[in-house]
Amino acid sequence: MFSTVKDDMSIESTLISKERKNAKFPVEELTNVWDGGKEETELRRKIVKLFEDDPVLKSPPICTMTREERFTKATRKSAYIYRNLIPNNGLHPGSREFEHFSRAMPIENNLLVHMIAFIPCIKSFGSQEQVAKWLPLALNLNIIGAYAQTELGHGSFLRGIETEATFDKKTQEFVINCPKVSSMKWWPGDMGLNANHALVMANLIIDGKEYGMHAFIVQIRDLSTHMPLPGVTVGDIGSKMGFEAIDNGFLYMKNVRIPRENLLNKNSEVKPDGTYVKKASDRLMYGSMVNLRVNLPKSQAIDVLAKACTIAIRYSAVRRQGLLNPGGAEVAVLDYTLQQHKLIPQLATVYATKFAGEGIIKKHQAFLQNMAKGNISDLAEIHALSASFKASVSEQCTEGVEVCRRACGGHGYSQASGLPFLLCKITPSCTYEGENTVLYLQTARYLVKCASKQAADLPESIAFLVQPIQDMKGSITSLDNLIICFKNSAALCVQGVSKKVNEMSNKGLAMHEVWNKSSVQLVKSAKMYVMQYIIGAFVSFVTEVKCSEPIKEILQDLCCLYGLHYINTHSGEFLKLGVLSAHHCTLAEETEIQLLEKLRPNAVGIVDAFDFTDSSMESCLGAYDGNVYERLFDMAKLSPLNKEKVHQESYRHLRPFLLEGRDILEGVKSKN
Ligand SMILES: CCCCCCCC/C=C\CCCCCCCCCCCCCCCC(=O)SCCNC(=O)CCNC(=O)[C@H](O)C(C)(C)COP(=O)(O)OP(=O)(O)OC[C@H]1O[C@@H](n2cnc3c(N)ncnc32)[C@H](O)[C@@H]1OP(=O)(O)O
Ligand SMILES: Cc1cc2nc3c(=O)[nH]c(=O)nc-3n(C[C@H](O)[C@H](O)[C@H](O)COP(=O)(O)OP(=O)(O)OC[C@H]3O[C@@H](n4cnc5c(N)ncnc54)[C@H](O)[C@@H]3O)c2cc1C
Repeated sequence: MFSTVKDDMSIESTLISKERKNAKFPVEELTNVWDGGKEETELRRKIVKLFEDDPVLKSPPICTMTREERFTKATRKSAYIYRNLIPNNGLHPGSREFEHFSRAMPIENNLLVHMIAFIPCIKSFGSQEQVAKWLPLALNLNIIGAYAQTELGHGSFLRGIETEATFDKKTQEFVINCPKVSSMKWWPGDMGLNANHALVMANLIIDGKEYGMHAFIVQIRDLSTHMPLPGVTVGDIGSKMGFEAIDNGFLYMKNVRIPRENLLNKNSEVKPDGTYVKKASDRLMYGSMVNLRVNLPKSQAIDVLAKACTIAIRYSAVRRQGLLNPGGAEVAVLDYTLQQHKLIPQLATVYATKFAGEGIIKKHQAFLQNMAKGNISDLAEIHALSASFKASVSEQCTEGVEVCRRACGGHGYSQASGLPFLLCKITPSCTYEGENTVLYLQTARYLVKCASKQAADLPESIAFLVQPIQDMKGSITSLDNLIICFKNSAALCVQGVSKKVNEMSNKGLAMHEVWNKSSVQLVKSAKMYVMQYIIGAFVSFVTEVKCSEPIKEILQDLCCLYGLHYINTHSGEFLKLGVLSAHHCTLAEETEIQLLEKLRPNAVGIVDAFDFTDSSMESCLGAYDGNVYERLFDMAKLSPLNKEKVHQESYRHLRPFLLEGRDILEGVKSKN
C-alpha cells in the first residue's frame, strides 16, 4: 500500500561503521569475558541460533499485535520450546546454561513461572517421593503449575495470608478455602488460563489450631477438558502495564479437597491422625523467594538494561542533532558530554550488577550445599544480601532503562524503539519477588542486629560494620579507596540508625514504633550496605579477571565510573556522613567527566560486545546496521491502523464535519 522510500546510501549505517572502526579494544574478547569464557560464547551463540532459525518460533513484531495475539503466540511458542528445545531434565536457574537459554528465548514467552518457581518449589519443598511423583510430570508439561502465594489483600505480609488448608482426618484430605474476597490468589503468572495446577501457599489448620503458611499442590483444571474443577474460580486478571503475553491470574477456592499427600512435606508433615511434625526451620518456607531473588536479577533486569543501553547508544551514535562547532557539521548526540553522562554510567551499572550477581549465586550455591548437610547457619546472611541485591538491581536497572528511553528523544516513546516494552518488562521487577522497600527493611533488620555484636561473632563479609573506620590513602578515585569509601559509609549508616533505634527504645518507645520512625534511615543503610557489596565484588572481578590490557582498562574505567557516578548523584549522603569532603566531591565529579570522554570512542563497541541479535531486541533504533530511519518507516507501515488507505471509523465519524468543511471551502472558492 505504501511506496518504498530508500536512501541510496544510509548515512547512519556509515556512521555506525566508523564508530566500530574507532573502537580501541577487541570486541569479541569482551564478549567472552561477559559470557564467562570463549566456549560459553560459542555455546550461547549455538543455542540462540537454534532458536532463531526455528520456523515455529517466527512471528510478527510484537508492537503490531493485540494482547490476545501476543498471549496466543507466546503460549504456542513456549509449549513448543519447553517440549522440544529445553533439555529434558530442565535447567538450573543460576547456571550458565540457564542464562544461555534465557538469552535465546523469544522476546515474549510464558510458562516461565511454571519453570522458575513451580518446578524449583517441588524440588525444595517436596520429599523424595513427592519429587519423584511430581517433577517428571512438571518437566514434561504434563502438569502446568503456578506459584500462588499473593492474594488480593496480602502480598508482602505473608503472615497475613488468608487462604486456609484445613485438615479433615476422616477423609485424609485438606480442604482449601478462600474465606473472603480479599483471600483469593491474585497475580500469579501462568495461572489465569494456562495452569492446571497451582502451588498454593495457605495457612495450615489442624483441629482448629493454625500452623502458618505451608505449600500445597492443588489441581485447578481438569486434565482432559481444561475446565476449572468444582469449587475453583480461575481467570486472567486483565490488562496490565506490560507482560501482555502472560496470564497473571485470580484463583478463588471454595471447599476444594486435595489428598493429604499434596502438602509438600520435606520440612513439615501432617500424620494421618493429625499430628503435626516439624522437620526443619520455618524460615525454609521462604527459601523459594531467596532462590528467585538470587538467580533471576540477571535475566529479569540486568540483560534488560544491557538491551536498553545497546539501543540507546547505537541510536545516539547515528542520531545527529545540533552543532558542537559553530559552522561545523551536525554532530552525533553521543558526542554531547550530557548524553554520555546519561548513557555510559548505565553501561557501568550493567557490568557492576552482573559480576556482583555472580558472586551472590556462588554464595547461595555454597549455602545450598551446607543446607543439604543440615547446616543453615548462613541463611540470615544470604537472605539479607539477596533481598537488598534484588531490590537494588531492579531499582538501578529500571531507572537506567527509563534514562535510556528518554535519551532517545521522541523516538524513545515509540513502541518501535523497543524501549517502552523493556521499561514495562523491567518495572514490575521492583515489586514481584518481594516489594523493594519491604526487602530493604528485611536487610536492615539483619544489619541492625549485627551492629550490636562483636566482629568475631559476625560473618566475614559483615564484620566491617563494627570495625574501626578505615583511612583512605591517595586519591579518592582509586578502586581501593572507592571500596573503603563505600564500606565506611555503610558502617556509619548502620551504626547511626542502630544508635537511633537503641536510643528510642531505651526511652521506652515500643519497638514497632521505633522501627517505623527509623525506617527512612533503615532503608538508606540497607542501600549503602548493598552498594558496598556490589562495588567490592566488581573491583574483585576486575582485579582477578584474565584478559588483555585494553579490556582490563575498559573494565577498570567502568568500575571506577560506577562508584564515582553513585557518589556524584548521592554526594549529600557522603558529605553528611563525613566520609568525603567537598574537595573529594569536586574531584569525583571531574574524574567522572574525564572517564566519560575516555570511554566515549568505545561505547558502541562495548554494547556490541553484549552480542544481542536484532531479533532479540525488536528495535528500529538499536539494530546492528544503524539504519534507524528506514526501519522506523517500515515498522510504521505495518501498523494495523494502516491496513486500509481510508479507515472506516475515521470516515464514518468525521465525514459529516468534513462535508461541512468542503461546502464552506467550496462556497468561499465560488465567491472568489
Ligand atoms: C527447572 C527450571 C527450568 C527452567 C527452564 C527455563 C529456561 C530459561 C528460560 C527463561 C528464563 C528467563 C528468565 C526470566 C525472565 C524475566 C521474566 C519475568 C518473570 C516474572 C516472574 C515473576 C515471578 C514472581 C513471583 C512472585 O512474586 S512470588 C511472591 C513474592 N512475594 C514475596 O516475596 C513476599 C515478600 N514478603 C516476605 O518475604 C515476608 O513475608 C516478609 C516481608 C519477610 C515478612 O516480614 P515479617 O517481619 O513479618 O517476617 P516473618 O514472617 O515474621 O519472619 C521473620 C524472620 O524470618 C526471616 N526471613 C524472612 N524472609 C526470609 C527469607 N526469605 N529467608 C530467610 N529468612 C527470612 C526474617 O529476617 C526474620 O528473621 P529474624 O531472625 O529477624 O526474626
Ligand atoms: C508482574 C507481576 C507478577 C507477579 N507474579 C506473582 C506470582 O507469580 N506469584 C505470586 O504469588 N505473586 C506474584 N506477584 C505479586 C507480587 O509478589 C506482590 O505484588 C509483591 O510481593 C508486593 O506485594 P503487594 O502487592 O501486596 O504490595 P504491598 O505490600 O501492598 O505494597 C504497597 C506499598 O506498601 C508499602 N509497604 C508494604 N509493607 C510495608 C512495610 N512493612 N513497611 C513499609 N512499607 C510497606 C510498599 O513498600 C508499597 O509501597 C506478581 C506481581 C506482579 C506485578
